[in-house]
Amino acid sequence: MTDPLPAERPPVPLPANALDGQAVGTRPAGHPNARSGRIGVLLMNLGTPEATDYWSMRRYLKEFLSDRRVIETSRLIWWPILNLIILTKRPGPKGRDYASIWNTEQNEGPLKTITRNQAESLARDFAHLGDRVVVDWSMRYGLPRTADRIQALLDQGCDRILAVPLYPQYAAATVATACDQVFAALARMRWQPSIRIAPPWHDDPVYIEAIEASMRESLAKLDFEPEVVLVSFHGVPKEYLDKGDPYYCQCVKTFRLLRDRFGWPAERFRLSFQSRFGNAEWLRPYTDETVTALAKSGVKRMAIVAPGFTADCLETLEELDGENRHYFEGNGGERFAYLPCLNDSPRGMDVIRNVVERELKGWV
Ligand SMILES: C=CC1=C(C)c2cc3[nH]c(cc4nc(cc5[nH]c(cc1n2)c(C)c5CCC(=O)O)C(CCC(=O)O)=C4C)c(C)c3C=C
Ligand SMILES: [Fe+2]
Ligand SMILES: [Fe+2]
Repeated sequence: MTDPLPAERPPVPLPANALDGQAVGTRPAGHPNARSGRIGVLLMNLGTPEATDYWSMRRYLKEFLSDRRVIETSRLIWWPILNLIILTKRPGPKGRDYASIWNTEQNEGPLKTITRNQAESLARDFAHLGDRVVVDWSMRYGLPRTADRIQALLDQGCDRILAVPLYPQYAAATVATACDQVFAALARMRWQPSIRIAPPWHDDPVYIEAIEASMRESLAKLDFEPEVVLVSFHGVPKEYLDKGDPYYCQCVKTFRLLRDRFGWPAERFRLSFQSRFGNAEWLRPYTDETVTALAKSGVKRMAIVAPGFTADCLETLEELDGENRHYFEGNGGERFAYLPCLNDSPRGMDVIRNVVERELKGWV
């Protein structure tokens, strides 16, 4: 049997014209609240552990790696691998990696700090609309939960919600799973809000221009000129591409649009995919192998950038700026620079605001 639909949310003061033919300001017992016509914008990112200790890391990895959109292997095969091997061995070392990039002031992962800052900055941008638009944020894994933040938007009178998965390139492992969570929350409601999902922005000129300008600014601050700039995207198993996921093609298009803007020769501007997990083949070329091969081939100065991440996180701060720097310097490279993500910088906010304003058309 499926769960019964829950009772309606707690009362919100009734607007004066809410009930046709009823005395103004009253509501017959048992009738639902009329909503107040506000619009919710929900920025959704991936999620991060609550702390770096073994159990917090285990909880986070269990939720993440139990997601069928992330790991498509048959459950019969995956369950023992996950529970007996990965969740025993990975939380310790990964917790130490997280500890090396932790925001100790706010006691949270940088992904959470930056996503909150993006939501607060966007809310300030919409302040001119009064209280018409409410901005909130949530995470696919861990806290704050998407279902809770959708409920919070409804409780504030939002009857329309724009969900914005914060990924410029679409992958089922990121965008679809975030949307599944939105739809799962709605599936438990009798009276659903109207929903829009913002599409990916991998080839949006505002995004490409923002990445280019941010890269140029970061490069200008270096005291060396890189011989190679490596553009690294998070990888996925190659099988996902073969099954029809557009992620690879969208990454390649972003890369190509950036390369056209820089106009550098192919050897100077390269593409790679990072964060391979497990033994299956992932999208190639791999970032770690590329960095090592560049150093071994005699390249002495390089920079690396990750335009697929809207916020700096473990994968950029630890894996690119830490691990890959180490591969480069350990194999003959001399100067290595990591160029930061757009984050909540004015350019980063231009990109998010442009997407949100476009997708709110007709509502605002
Ligand atoms: C094992 C399968 C994984 C797939 C497929 C995957 C796709 C994918 N991930 C991101 C963005 C991020 N991933 C992050 C961390 C992370 N990713 C995986 C695994 C897969 N990701 C794991 C197990 C982890 C946790 C760390 C680890 O144990 O290695 C993060 C960082 C989160 C943070 O807290 O800082 C991001 C962001 C994308 C964009 C993507 C597919 C396109
Ligand atoms: Fe990942
Ligand atoms: Fe990683």
